Amino acid sequence: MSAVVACLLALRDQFVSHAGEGWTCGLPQNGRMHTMGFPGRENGQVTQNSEAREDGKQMETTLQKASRSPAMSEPSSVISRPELSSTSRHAGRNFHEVFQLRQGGYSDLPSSKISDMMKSTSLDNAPTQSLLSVVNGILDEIIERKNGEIPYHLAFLLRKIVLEVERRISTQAEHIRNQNNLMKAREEKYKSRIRVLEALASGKIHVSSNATNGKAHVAAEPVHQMKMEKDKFEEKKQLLEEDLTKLTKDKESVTRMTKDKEDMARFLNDKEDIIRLMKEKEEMARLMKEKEDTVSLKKGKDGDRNQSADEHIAKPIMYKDELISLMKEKENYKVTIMKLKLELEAMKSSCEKSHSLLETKNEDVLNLLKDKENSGNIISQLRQELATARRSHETYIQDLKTTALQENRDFEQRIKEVELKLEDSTKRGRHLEELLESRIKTWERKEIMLNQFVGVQMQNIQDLRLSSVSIRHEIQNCQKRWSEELSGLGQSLKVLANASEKYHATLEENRKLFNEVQELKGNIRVFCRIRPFLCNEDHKSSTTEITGDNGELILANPAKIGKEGNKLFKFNKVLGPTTSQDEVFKDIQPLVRSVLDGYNVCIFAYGQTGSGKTYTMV
Ligand SMILES: Nc1ncnc2c1ncn2[C@@H]1O[C@H](COP(=O)(O)OP(=O)(O)OP(=O)(O)O)[C@@H](O)[C@H]1O
Repeated sequence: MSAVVACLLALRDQFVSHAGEGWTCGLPQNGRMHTMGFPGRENGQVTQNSEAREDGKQMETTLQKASRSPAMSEPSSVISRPELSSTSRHAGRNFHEVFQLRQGGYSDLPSSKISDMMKSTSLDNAPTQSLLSVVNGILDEIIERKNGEIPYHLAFLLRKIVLEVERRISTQAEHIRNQNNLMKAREEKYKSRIRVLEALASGKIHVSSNATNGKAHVAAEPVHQMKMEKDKFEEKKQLLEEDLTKLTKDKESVTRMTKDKEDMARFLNDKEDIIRLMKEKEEMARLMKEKEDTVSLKKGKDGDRNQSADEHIAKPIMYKDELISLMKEKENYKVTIMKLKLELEAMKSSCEKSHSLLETKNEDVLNLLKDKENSGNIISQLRQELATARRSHETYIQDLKTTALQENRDFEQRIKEVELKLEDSTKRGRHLEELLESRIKTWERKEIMLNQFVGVQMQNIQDLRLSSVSIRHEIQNCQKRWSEELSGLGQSLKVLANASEKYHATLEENRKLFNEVQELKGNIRVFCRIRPFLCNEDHKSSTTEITGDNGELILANPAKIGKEGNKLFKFNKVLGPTTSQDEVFKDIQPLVRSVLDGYNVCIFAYGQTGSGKTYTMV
């Protein structure tokens, strides 16, 4: 197709350059005039050349636009699309007439018809078939003629039509491509919807997924909300369970501490027992000391007493040993008591701390237990809500499943329809591509022919240039002659003007005289017309009329005698039964002329019914 455009551009350039060189066309080839001229050449006006140049320029801009456009789809018409649509109906009715070739060849067409065909509205609204038939017709003519002669305006028309057809083909191809893309996008959309619906039906929908348009998204929203609520509830439940485990742990620690407390109390009891024992021991030690003192006093007083007394002495020694050991034990006990006291104090302080901690823990435990009760209530409520929500969710899912199935079926059906349409459109596309290829081939053939035609035309142009020079000389001679003749004509025109003035004066005078004659004939004239007997009338039953000259009429009545039998009447004129309508009009004609001269005239008929008034007037 681009090759055709390039060829047409070259053709245009050649034509325009020739037009710029003062190529007046319409000049004879081989010494004879043919229709190579611009459309207005027939009128003999040289200004048509500028029109042709403008047309050429317009064509140039249109061609440049068409060739620059990548899709070649810009409208070649100067008229905008809305204007076209408004005029398209009217134009649609006329384009058949415009592009119809009634008789003869395209080269024989008048320039007005060609300009009609070249109008952008006609081209835009003409069916492609008609345009192609015109192109074929022109090319056939070129082939038939063999010498390649073709009028220049036909070449222009051919170029315009070729451009229009090319534009249409490119726009159609673009349209088909767009339709294909649209179909694919729709298919993708439907597929994604089906996927969403399937996911919905199986309950595996991910709200964050990208298939979020249309009904699927709307259906996924309540499910998502319910899921969120469920998650929240589970989180709460988990927190409560954690609190519960914490509480149990605290409880265990509290029980452990109470055990420790009990142990501590037991230990304190033991300690008190030990203290009590220590006191008893001290008492015992004191008693032993007193006893020793009393024994030492008795020793001094009774020196010589008997050996039995030695035995008594040996006994306190034994006690002394025991006492020493007891003292040692006592000291040990003292140390341990001190240690125990310290431990006891530490234990007391820790016990107090643990006691206060225990109290706070107890309070916490109580609070936690209350919370637990509350949360238990909340959990039961939430469980109920969850159960109801689950039920509603199940019903909703059921509904969704049914709708999804329905939608699935619908979508499958639609997909089938779309697939069918797609197949159809691809078939159409293939068909159009084939058509396009075949057309490209034909256009290539036509391009070759056009090239040949251009060669021939170039030759013609050379001839035309030569002949144009001779014609120019002829025109100059003619102009000289015409100026001489015009000066002669001016003089004769002056004479004629004088004569016409005289003629008008005479005419006026004549008119006046004529009307005077009419007045002289009589301002009031009475004519009598006697109509002939009609077929159904009895000739004998009527009176006899005798017309005299000078407008006299005598009526004879045989039934009466004397003067009564013959009565004389006088009129301006009497028209007998044989008088024709033309004769009657000859008498009226001068009055008609007076009316045209501006005089008032009245003509009326009088007589009895059926006497012939209407007949005469009409
Ligand atoms: N000069 C004539 N030659 C032949 N036929 C005539 C002539 N005059 C009248 N007639 C015929 O006589 C008949 C009556 O004529 P017409 O209708 O003109 O009469 P009229 O006076 O206009 O009647 P009315 O007063 O009823 O309108 C028509 O059929 C017409 O053709």
